[in-house]
Amino acid sequence: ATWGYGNDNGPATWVKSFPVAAGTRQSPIDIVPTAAKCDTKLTENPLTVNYSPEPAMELCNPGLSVKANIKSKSVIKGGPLEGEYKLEQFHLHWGSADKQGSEHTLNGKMFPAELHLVHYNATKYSSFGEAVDKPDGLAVFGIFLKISDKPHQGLKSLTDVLSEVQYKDKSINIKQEYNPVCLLPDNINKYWTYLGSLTTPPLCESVTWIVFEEPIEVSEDQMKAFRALCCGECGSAPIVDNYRPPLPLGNRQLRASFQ
Ligand SMILES: NS(=O)(=O)c1ccco1
Ligand SMILES: [Zn+2]
Repeated sequence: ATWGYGNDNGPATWVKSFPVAAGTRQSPIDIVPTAAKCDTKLTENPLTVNYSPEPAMELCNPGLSVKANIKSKSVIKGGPLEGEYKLEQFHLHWGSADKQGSEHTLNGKMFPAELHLVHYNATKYSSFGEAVDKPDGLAVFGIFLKISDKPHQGLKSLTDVLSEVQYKDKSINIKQEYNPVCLLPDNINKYWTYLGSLTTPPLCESVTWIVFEEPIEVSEDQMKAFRALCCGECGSAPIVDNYRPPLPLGNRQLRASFQ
């Protein structure tokens, strides 16, 4: 039985096949800004993003989300990171309604969706596959999505073609050069960071999470486009509520790059 987000294979069942689900550095978490420690070391060493245009970005439907695979040299460094981390892929988690969908929550509040840009430590490891289960292997940007009356232009190149990857294992190439930097919020200097995990199986405790305070704004129509994606072939259930609820912070320190 493969894992998913239903009653019989959802987050509460994952521990059976992936015991690390009960670990001490699991993700997501509820972000409580007043409990975060402002760390000047984060501001003294600003987070730096050097993303490049992707000539023909591959967009696919793996069945439980929508994912873009990156081939170009797009790297980040600084902030909480030691060394250079290379962008591997990005994907999203979203709800069946605007009241839910994000994985991280902010003072208990869920956003309609959350975008994850997944990077691996290219200074220490030679591939994502090698880095995925190392404690300093991955760095993931978490970006909240909120609803506005205007569509997000950067996401529009993707939401306009989601119908072409409606079914599982479909993939297309986004022709025109796409630079993922268009997906980042304006202010990337305000974020929270903590040591966590992948939020889907295998749930490896290998992620330095960087969750930005500033959401990006998407339209209701763009949310509807995500909700029209299917888990399988024609007639299968829509991909919705593909989020893991928050896990305890435990003894971890949540740090903030800002006051
Ligand atoms: N959702 S996430 O970014 O933690 C992830 C990446 C790969 C598997 O799970
Ligand atoms: Zn994710």
